[in-house]
Amino acid sequence: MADQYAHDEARDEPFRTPVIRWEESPGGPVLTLLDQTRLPAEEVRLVCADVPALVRAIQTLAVRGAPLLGIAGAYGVALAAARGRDVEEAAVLLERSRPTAVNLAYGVRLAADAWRAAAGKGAERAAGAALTAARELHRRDAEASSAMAGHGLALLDELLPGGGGHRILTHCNTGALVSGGEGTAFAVALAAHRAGRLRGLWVDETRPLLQGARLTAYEAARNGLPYTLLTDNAAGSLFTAGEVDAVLIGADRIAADGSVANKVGSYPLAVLAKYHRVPFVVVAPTTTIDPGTADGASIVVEQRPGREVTEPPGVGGGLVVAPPGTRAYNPAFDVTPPELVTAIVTEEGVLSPVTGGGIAALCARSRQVTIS
Ligand SMILES: CSC[C@@H](O)[C@@H](O)C(=O)COP(=O)(O)O
Repeated sequence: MADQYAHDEARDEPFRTPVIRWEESPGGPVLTLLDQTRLPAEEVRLVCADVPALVRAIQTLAVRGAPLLGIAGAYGVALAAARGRDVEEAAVLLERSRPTAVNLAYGVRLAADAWRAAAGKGAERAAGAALTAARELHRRDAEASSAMAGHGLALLDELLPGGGGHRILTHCNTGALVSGGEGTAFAVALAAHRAGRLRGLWVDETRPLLQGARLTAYEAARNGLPYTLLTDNAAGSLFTAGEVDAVLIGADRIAADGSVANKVGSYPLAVLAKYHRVPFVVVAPTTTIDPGTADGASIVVEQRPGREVTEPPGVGGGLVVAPPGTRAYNPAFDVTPPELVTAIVTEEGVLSPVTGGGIAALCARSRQVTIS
C-alpha cells in the first residue's frame, strides 16, 4: 500500500499573501489575512480595517486554527486601540467570536491587559503596548512551533523505533496556516520529512469544511511531503490494514484533566488508535492548555450552522447534498478523554495527559494570562 502515497515535487515558495500581518496604510493600520476559505483555489488577501471585519473573518473561518486565532485576537485588540475604538468592547466581541479555542481568549486578554496597564500613559502609548503584546505573541508562537517540531519528532522516533519511516495520520489543518511558525502536528510531520523519516502522511479530508483536503493537502504539496488524502470514514480501514504508525493532531483547548478538544472527528480516531494500539499524540503550545477548564465536560463545543453539512461550501460551491429542510448536527469539535491520549507535545516538552496536575502546574508556570 506504500505506493498509494502521492509523491509531489517540492514547491517551496512561501504563500503569496502573509497568513497574518499588521500593516500601515494611508487610512490607518490594518490587519492583513490570507483568506483560508478560498484555498486551495487562490491565495487572496483579506484586509480587516476594524474589529467587526475581523470578527467576520474569524466566524467564517477565513482565519482559523487555535494558535492563529490567538494571534489574530491580540492584533484585533491592537487594531481597536490604534483606531481609537472602544477597546473593552472590541475585546469582548473578539473573545466571543468563537468559543472553543482557548488561544483566542488568551491572545485577546494578553493584548487587552497590556493596553490597560499602559492606559495611564496616553492613548498612543497604550495602543503601542497592545501591538507590542500581539507581536510578541506572534513571535513566541513561531518559536513554540519549532520547539514542538523537535520534541514531537524525538517522541515519534522513541515510540516508533523501526527504521522504515513513520506513517502518520492527521486530521484538520495544523500547519503554517494556523500559526506564527510551521504549526503544531503538521510541523512534526514536516520535521520528520526533512529528517528523511516520514514514509507517508495520511490526510483526513475533515468534513464538513474540508480543512484537511483544502488546507493540509495544500501545505503538504507545497512542502513536497508524501501524502494521501482519505475521506474521514476511511480511517478505520487504514488501521485494519496496519498502515498507521501514529496519529498526530492539534488541539483547540486542553482541560486541566488532560481532555483534548479538537476538530470533530478527532475522538473517533483516538478510539481507533487505542483499539489498534497505535500512539495518539496531541501537539499544542502551552497557550492551548487551560487550567481554568477542569475537565472535558466543561469545554464549550461550538455548534456551527447545519447548512455547512447540507450545502458544504468547499464542495463545488452551491452543491446541495441533502433534501431541502434536512436538519444537520454540526459540532465543530469533539473532546477526547485523557486516557486515550498517549502524549501531549508542547514547546516545553512532552506531557502525559494522565498527570492532569502536571498540566495545570505547567500552565501556571508558563502563562502570563489566566483564562478562567
Ligand atoms: C494547531 S491547530 C489545532 C486546531 O485548532 C485544529 O486542529 C482545529 O481543530 C481547527 O479548527 P477550525 O474550526 O478550522 O478553526
